[in-house]
Formats: sequence, structure tokens, C-alpha cells
Amino acid sequence: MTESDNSGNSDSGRESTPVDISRRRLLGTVGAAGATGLVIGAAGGVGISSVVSGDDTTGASGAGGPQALTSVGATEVMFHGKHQAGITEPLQSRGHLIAFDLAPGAGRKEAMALLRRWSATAKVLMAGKAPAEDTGIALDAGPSSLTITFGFGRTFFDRTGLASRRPGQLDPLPAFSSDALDPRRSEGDLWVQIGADDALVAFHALRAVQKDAGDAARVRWQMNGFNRSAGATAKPMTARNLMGQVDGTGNPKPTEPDFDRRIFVPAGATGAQEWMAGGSYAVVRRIRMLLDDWEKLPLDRQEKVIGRRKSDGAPLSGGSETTELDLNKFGTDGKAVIPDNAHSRISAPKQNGGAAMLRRPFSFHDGIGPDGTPDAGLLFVCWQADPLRGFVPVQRKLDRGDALSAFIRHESSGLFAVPGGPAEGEYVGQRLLEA
Ligand SMILES: C=CC1=C(C)c2cc3[nH]c(cc4nc(cc5[nH]c(cc1n2)c(C)c5CCC(=O)O)C(CCC(=O)O)=C4C)c(C)c3C=C
Ligand SMILES: [Fe+2]
Repeated sequence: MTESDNSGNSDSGRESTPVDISRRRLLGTVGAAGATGLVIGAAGGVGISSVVSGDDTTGASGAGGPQALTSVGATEVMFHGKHQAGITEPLQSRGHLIAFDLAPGAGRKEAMALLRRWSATAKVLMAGKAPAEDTGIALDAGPSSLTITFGFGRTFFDRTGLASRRPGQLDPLPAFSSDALDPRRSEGDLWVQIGADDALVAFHALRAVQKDAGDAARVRWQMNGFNRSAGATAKPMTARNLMGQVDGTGNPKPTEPDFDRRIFVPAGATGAQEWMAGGSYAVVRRIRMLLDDWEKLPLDRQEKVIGRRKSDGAPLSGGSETTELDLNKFGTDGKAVIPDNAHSRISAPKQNGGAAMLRRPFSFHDGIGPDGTPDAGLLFVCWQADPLRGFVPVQRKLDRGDALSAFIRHESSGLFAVPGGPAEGEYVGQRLLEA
């Protein structure tokens, strides 16, 4: 992207105004025009992307000179838009999920100031610029698809005197029989999701968000995750999880007519809080994978657990990855080719009255647990306009009879209201906090 794309985007007038300097210019490495890259706009909703060409008119990137950013580094996601960034964009290779609780004594005033600070920081960092008193962690890097997404947990509303504006959708999720939840790593007043295609850019944002919290909020829990790096495969492919499965195939697509209705809260929706228009609800579950057990299972049984081939994600009923599941196909033994307890069968929207969610997870690996097995699995994050029409009915059904249940353990849970994207000049959550 060119530097001029960002002119006029400084956050002057906001608290803790970040310095409007590109991280690369701090090192004096960028010419009048930057590298070729992508700008992903949240405006209008769903990751509209356009290629911005950047001819290096200075010749600075020639032999011996500084190099242009690759498309990985140069890709920028817009902070302002109808929806917050970090929901419909492609999975990034690094992620941090952090929940905060407001500090004792902090209320609505402190929360407003915090969301102003966080928004100003997010805007600057997502543009690949340096905040005030920068740590230098991300020097040299471009925006690298950084997204920073903010949400409110159920407890936020009592602590800020806003109980009358708490959406019913934040009512606690039902208990599921397979839950083994750790309350200290669950829920929280505020939630921040950071994603980037560079580990240092993601960590840089994490530190900035933590420092901005100041005396207003304390970290309740933090989880770190990853996905495959952009460019690691010969062509763009659906991600794999740590069980080796192709994971994400059945996700609703932004091109589908009911995508917006399923994922985002419409303006003027009956019973919805107006400040949530354009927003979405995030369900976050830390799901441990019992990898030692899973990896002992022969391939054909692993495939029956999911109902799809491991090699390419195609349904066991035939076709390729994107072929629809044929749930009525039977083998010569008279049994359903996609077993009754297969994860794909049970979670399919047509088996759940159309219930659908957008899954956007990160894998995690936190070493070896006290039991000697890998503390690894999925930071499952799913997005929907209403958790009672997305996550809850599907998880209820999975809880009753999913073949995958024997190989996973839900260890923590969070439900967060993620407001719509801020308009130019607004901060995230302003319509809730200042209405
Ligand atoms: C309640 C929601 C879900 C949880 C929790 C969940 C956990 C989970 N899933 C996998 C692996 C796969 N899931 C797949 C499909 C799939 N899963 C859910 C929901 C939950 N999964 C849905 C709605 C779907 C899509 C169903 C459809 O549209 O047909 C697949 C198949 C490929 C794909 O469609 O993505 C895999 C593989 C793991 C490992 C896991 C917990 C660790
Ligand atoms: Fe799943």
C-alpha cells in the first residue's frame, strides 16, 4: 500500500494520541511509494479487497536498497467499517485472545477512556504505524493483516451501570455434559482478539493493548494460537487443525444470500439492542485435543469420526472437498456411509434447523500438560448473529452423540458481544457507552 493511503488518518484529539509515523519510515526504509499490497476494507461488511499497486518510483528497492514488502507484510485491513475487522477476513497465522476484567473501582467513565485508547491504538497499528512510545517489536514489518477486535462480556454491563443495555444474547450458555470448564480461564468483562500474519506484529499489538489497559483493566486470561502461514501451500487451501483434518470447509460464505443475516445483527432487529447493529456474538472455547488417543486411531476410523476424508476433506459419500454431504448414502453393509455419530453429519446446518456459525479458530500448543500429554488443541472462535441460533443448538447436539467427543475436552468458554465497526471518528463501543 502507498503511504499516502494513510494520510489524514491520524488520531489527533484522542487520548494517548499515537504518533502518525509508519514503522518502516522510522527506519528510513520506505520510499515515496510503498510496496504492492492488499487493502482489505471492512466497509460494507465482508472483507472487500482491492489490490493497491505501488511502483517504487524512488528506485529505493533496487539492488542494495531496501526491499519492498511482500504481499504478506503489506496487506492492511481497515479499522473503520460496518463491522469490526477480524470476523470475515481470512485466518491469520498468529492469534492472541485476551480477556480483561475492569479493575476494582473502574466503571463506565474508565471503560469509555479505555475503549478510546484501544481504538486509537488499533487504528494506528492496523495501518502498520507506530504508536507513541513504541516498543519497536514490529519495526520493519508492514500491517501484515493485523486485526484487533473488541467485545463485551456479560459482567461488563453490571460493572458499568449499563445492565439495561445488556443484550439477552449474552445470557449464560447452557451447561453441556462434556464441559470441563475452568472458570478462571473463562468469560471476562472485555475481550480482545488479535490476529496477524506475522508473530512479531501480533505480539506488538498484544503488548500495546495490555499497556493501554493501564489501571482500568487487568488481564483475566490470555491464549495464544496459530494457523498455517500464508504462502506455505502451493495454492490457497482450507486450513488444517492439529488432528490433521481439513477444517473450515462447511463455513458459510460471504457470497451466500443469508450470510449477513446469519453472522451479523441487523439494524432494527426485534428484541435486539440497537447499539449491536452490525455487530456479532463470539463464542470462544479452548478445546483440548487428546492427541495421543487420536493419533492411535487408524485412518479409516479417524475419517468415520468426522465423515470426511483426511487427505482432502471430501465427504465419505464422495466427490471433492466442496461436494455436499450425502447423508442418505448407504454402504453394502446397509450402514450410512457418513455414520450417524459423524461430526460433520451432526453439525450440518440442515440437521440443525439451519443453525449456522462462522468458525474462525486458531490452533494452540502450550507444551506438555501435567498428565504428560500435549496441551494442544483448538481455540474455537465462532461468530453468529445470535448464539441461540448458532452455537447453542449445534453444541447441544454434538454433546449428545458426536464421535469426536472422545478425543476432545472443552476446557474454557466465553461469550462476547462484539459491536459493529466504528464509523470514521468513532471508537469501538461508543454507541453503547455514550448513548
Ligand atoms: C458447536 C460447534 C462446533 C464445535 C465445538 C466444533 C469443534 C470441532 N470441530 C472440529 C473439526 C471439524 N469440524 C467440522 C465441521 C463443522 N464443525 C461445526 C461446529 C463445531 N465444531 C460445524 C457447524 C461444522 C460444519 C458442518 C457443515 O457445514 O457441514 C469439520 C469438517 C470440515 C468443515 O466443514 O469444516 C471438521 C474437520 C474439531 C477438531 C473440533 C474441536 C476441537
Ligand atoms: Fe467442528
